[in-house]
Amino acid sequence: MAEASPVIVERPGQAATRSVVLPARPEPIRVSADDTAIVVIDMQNAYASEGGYVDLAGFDISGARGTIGAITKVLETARGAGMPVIYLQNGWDADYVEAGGPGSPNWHKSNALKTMRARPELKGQLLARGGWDYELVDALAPQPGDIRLHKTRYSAFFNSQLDSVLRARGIRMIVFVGIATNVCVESTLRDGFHLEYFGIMLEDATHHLGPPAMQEATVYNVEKFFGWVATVNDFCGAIGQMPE
Ligand SMILES: C/C(=C/NC(N)=O)C(=O)O
Repeated sequence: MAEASPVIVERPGQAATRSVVLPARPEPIRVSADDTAIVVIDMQNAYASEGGYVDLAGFDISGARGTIGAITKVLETARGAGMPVIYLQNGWDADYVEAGGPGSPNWHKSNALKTMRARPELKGQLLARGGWDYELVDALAPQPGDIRLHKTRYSAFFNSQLDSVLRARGIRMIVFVGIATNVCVESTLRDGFHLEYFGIMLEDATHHLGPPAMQEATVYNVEKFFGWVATVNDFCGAIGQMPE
């Protein structure tokens, strides 16, 4: 089969000066360091550490360690190319006002809120701003110049500053890493698509919640309907060649 030609984003009145072609599926895509950001979804103790919320809620987090290592590589490469790094942190105020009460579907569906209702000794500990569970994992501590944003629902675009932070910097393309592939990563990438952002998911720098089929389903959805899928090695190989 003939090799697919790369997707090139139209930039009215602007040339993509510093750019490289990223091998991706379903086809390669040209990535410019001038209008691409890395969005790190919810790499908090809640999602990636033993004793954090998803571990306590009974999900398998054994893959999270590998995800942390993969993201470390991605961020080093991205910072070296001058791409903005934006961290999202999921959760609510210490009184859980932002979580919504029984009138909110979030109150009924959030496994963090459900776990705390089932185990009252955990009340106030899960995903509460100011607590250990909410904090980013130590290995991914933000560097000077990185941006941290708070979010209260699965999609990082909902009721957050993400869209304005990206638009203010002229960002058109987003590279997604983080946890969970099938919940907050996919929700955000889908919302980004509807807001006209080009979304690329680095499949081996994400980790799913639930059975392995969940990871496969999101990879399929992204590749087929909402964006592009690449690997950490391909990202680091291509972006590492970014012209100065
Ligand atoms: C289930 C869940 C997923 N969060 C995420 N970061 O993907 C949650 O926050 O309860």
